[in-house]
Amino acid sequence: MVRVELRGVVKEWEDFRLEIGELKVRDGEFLTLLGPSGCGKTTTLRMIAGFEKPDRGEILFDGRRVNGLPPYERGIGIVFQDYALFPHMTAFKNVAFGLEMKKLPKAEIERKVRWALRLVGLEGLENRYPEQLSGGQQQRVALARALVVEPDVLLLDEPLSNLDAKIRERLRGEIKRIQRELGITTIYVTHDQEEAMAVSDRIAVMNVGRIEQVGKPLELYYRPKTEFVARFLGLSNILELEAENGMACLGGLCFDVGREGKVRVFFRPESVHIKPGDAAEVLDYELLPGRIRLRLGIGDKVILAERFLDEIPFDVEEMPERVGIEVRSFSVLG
Ligand SMILES: Nc1ncnc2c1ncn2[C@@H]1O[C@H](COP(=O)(O)OP(=O)(O)OP(=O)(O)O)[C@@H](O)[C@H]1O
Repeated sequence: MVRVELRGVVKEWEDFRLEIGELKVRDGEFLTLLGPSGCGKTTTLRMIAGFEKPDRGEILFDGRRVNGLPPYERGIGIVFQDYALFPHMTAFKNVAFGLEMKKLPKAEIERKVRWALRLVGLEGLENRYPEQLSGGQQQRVALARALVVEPDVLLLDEPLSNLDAKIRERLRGEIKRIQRELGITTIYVTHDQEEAMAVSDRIAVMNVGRIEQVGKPLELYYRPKTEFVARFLGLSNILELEAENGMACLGGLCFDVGREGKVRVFFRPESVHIKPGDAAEVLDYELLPGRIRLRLGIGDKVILAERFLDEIPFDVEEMPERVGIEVRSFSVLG
């Protein structure tokens, strides 16, 4: 079932045009809008939330057009990058606020707030004020506040960007756990590809006001359709080759591309396996924790290979000048 849908949505400012032909977020799905700064992720999320109106097109929740509905009538919970907590209220009060506005009975508020605080791992800290909490804890309060009203859709706009690396990793794991536990449809905005890969069921990669590709993390990572998606998700080898009889070759390295003429063959450095041989020249290499990244010359091109140290058939100290290579998976860019 499709929970949230964008159809032919256009939003324009003088110097920016956002256009989303189609985006469907399924019930219970964790979908991430991923892209560089200024590509339109936040604007897309704000239109879904109802803070911003599209100039054209439709936004549907459960098949119902919501263009005219204000945020509080859309059944959403939202978490922002800067937490946006009320500084003069305790954690408990911050979480209770929405329920108090709805005038729920006190006992029910108490029960729900305790449930939400437990869910985000903040039991025992309910009487602290925001300034007495760490950034990570404040963001947990914001998450509890978004979830306490039991929204149908959870929206998160760069929720981890203000936190340092360790906390960021821990909290992203918890956001994923909570999302699974509740089965809540979630739309998450980030510019961090690793974060997107770690939490998402599907990712929509955005580039200057458009969605380039939507897919599962590994599908995007190993089979990107465009150079932009390939490069945004990680280190890439992209070779412009001329195919003949369905094969595109470089030195002794051949790819079965199944077409003729100019092609762009893509593969990740970790798809390049190293073996004894002389197909490629070792130009240089770099050691990473437990791994090695090699720059290899083949024909008139340079490619990157990355392997765990125990996967290469020789001692790093005695790296040969030439090695054999095998590319185990590749795709052809459109
Ligand atoms: N209210 C506005 N008025 C005019 N231009 C705007 C407005 N809001 C956003 N923009 C422009 O729209 C573009 C997309 O902004 P948006 O915040 O959606 O991008 P983003 O991908 O979320 O980037 P970031 O990661 O930096 O937040 C930017 O060029 C921005 O300047």
